[in-house]
Amino acid sequence: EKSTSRQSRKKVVAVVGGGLVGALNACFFAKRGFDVELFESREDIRRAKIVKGRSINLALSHRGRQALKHVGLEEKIVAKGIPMHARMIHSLNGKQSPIPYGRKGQVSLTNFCNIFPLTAAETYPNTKMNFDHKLQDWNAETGLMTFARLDGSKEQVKTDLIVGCDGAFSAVRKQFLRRSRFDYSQTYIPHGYMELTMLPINGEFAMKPNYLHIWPRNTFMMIALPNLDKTFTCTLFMPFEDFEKITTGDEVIEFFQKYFPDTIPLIGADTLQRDYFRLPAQAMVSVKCNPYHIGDACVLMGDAAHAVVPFYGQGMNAGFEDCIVFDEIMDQFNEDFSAVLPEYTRVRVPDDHAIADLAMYNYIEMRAHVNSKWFLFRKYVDNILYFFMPKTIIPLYTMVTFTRTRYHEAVKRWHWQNKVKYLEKMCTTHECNLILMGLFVPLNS
Ligand SMILES: Cc1cc2nc3c(=O)[nH]c(=O)nc-3n(C[C@H](O)[C@H](O)[C@H](O)COP(=O)(O)OP(=O)(O)OC[C@H]3O[C@@H](n4cnc5c(N)ncnc54)[C@H](O)[C@@H]3O)c2cc1C
Ligand SMILES: Cc1cnn(-c2ccc(OCc3ccccc3)c(C(=O)O)c2)c1-c1ccc(Cl)c(F)c1
Repeated sequence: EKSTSRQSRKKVVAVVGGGLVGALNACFFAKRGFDVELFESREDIRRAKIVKGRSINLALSHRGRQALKHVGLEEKIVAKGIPMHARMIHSLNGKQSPIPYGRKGQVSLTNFCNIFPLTAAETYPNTKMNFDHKLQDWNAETGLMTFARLDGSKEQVKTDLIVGCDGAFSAVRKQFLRRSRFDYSQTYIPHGYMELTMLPINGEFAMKPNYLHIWPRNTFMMIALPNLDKTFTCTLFMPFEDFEKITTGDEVIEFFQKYFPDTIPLIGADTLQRDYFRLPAQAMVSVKCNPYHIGDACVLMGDAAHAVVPFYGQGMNAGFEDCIVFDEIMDQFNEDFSAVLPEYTRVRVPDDHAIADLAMYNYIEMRAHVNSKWFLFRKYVDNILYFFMPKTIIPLYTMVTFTRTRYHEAVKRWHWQNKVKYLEKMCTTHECNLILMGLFVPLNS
């Protein structure tokens, strides 16, 4: 007879937050045969009239691709993305210098252009998408969630597991903050970011498309990623106090003339002045917390668990990797949430804290030291050492971006390599530098 006991009926998983990580998680749980209820506060952005938020512009790399591959999305998404095989470093004098990410065609970042995971989640018969459902509160003892609707009504839902994927300002995480022994820290950095669009010129990309374009100017940095519609999305990173100093169109042009002169003809002075004042600069916050779970009832993933500053291009990749790590632990512990959740915290917290630290380290290093010359020098040295000692000196950026080396292991190895590479710092003699550059083999070696 039909058993209604909790053990045998299909378990219901609530995924709160229909962003990138929530949508991908819905696929992971649905693929396992759970009934998935996805709750998203916004309306369905795929049906929204305005295009805003429809196409995003993020660098997808190995970790994220492996997660997408697990639910059969990798090929579709990579086909719709644009591969970036190298950085293109823009110097103040307008010179562009490419530095490959690895051997030709071997590794690349992909510009992730579409919100596929939502559509993919919908294709599973055992998923239900609930848009216009904003989580207001939930009870950690009973698991009962209260959602607010735009028409002011409320809806209460109870499921077997709550997966909090509701981003950096997570409502799910609010309940964690009220509990004992929950560690939480958030740090806003003094920089803000602003997105500017670089339109095609005569129907063609304004710059070479298969590159991550970077203008490193110490405190000021800009990047540009290509889009399928032949535009580039430029992201300007600058301290809020510098954004605030620029209040007129002329001051915008004056600023770009001084720091990013080659972009004025590419973006266009009018577009630049209009786009600059369209939206205010946005803040960037770094959030770390521990544990990621409560009992067998709730687990946090993605930015809800670990928002990172975007100076490593890893936020989404780390969130996507959360999904695979959780899934692997579900296999190890036979989907027993009371064992899976604590193990997920034990395994994943060190890694997500490590990438949060690495991203913050990159930010501090880039704003302090990195102009075009320094960027080029550092990456040449990395690539040459890697070429001559591929098993010994793997650039940190390569480990983080192009492998699934656990983030905290990458940091440990990087510290070890720095001991080996301390020559780079101590080196003063010409000969010593040549050894480093692999151009000179000491006679007594
Ligand atoms: C400038 C910038 C550049 C970046 N570049 C990169 C990059 O190149 N590569 C990369 O990997 N990452 C990058 N990131 C990071 C990446 O954008 C995030 O890590 C990623 O979007 C996090 O996804 P998420 O699904 O966890 O959270 P979000 O994308 O924030 O999604 C959260 C979802 O939950 C919904 N929600 C929120 N509150 C509630 C509620 N109470 N109830 C119901 N739903 C709710 C929201 O509407 C949203 O849809 C960048 C970030 C920034 C800011
Ligand atoms: C979106 C995305 C994807 N990856 N990266 C990234 C980040 C840092 C990098 O090196 C740091 C470094 C260079 C030189 C010396 C020390 C450190 C490299 C690299 O090695 O190419 C690539 C970004 C990104 C995001 C924001 C800014 Cl501001 C930016 F410039 C790039």
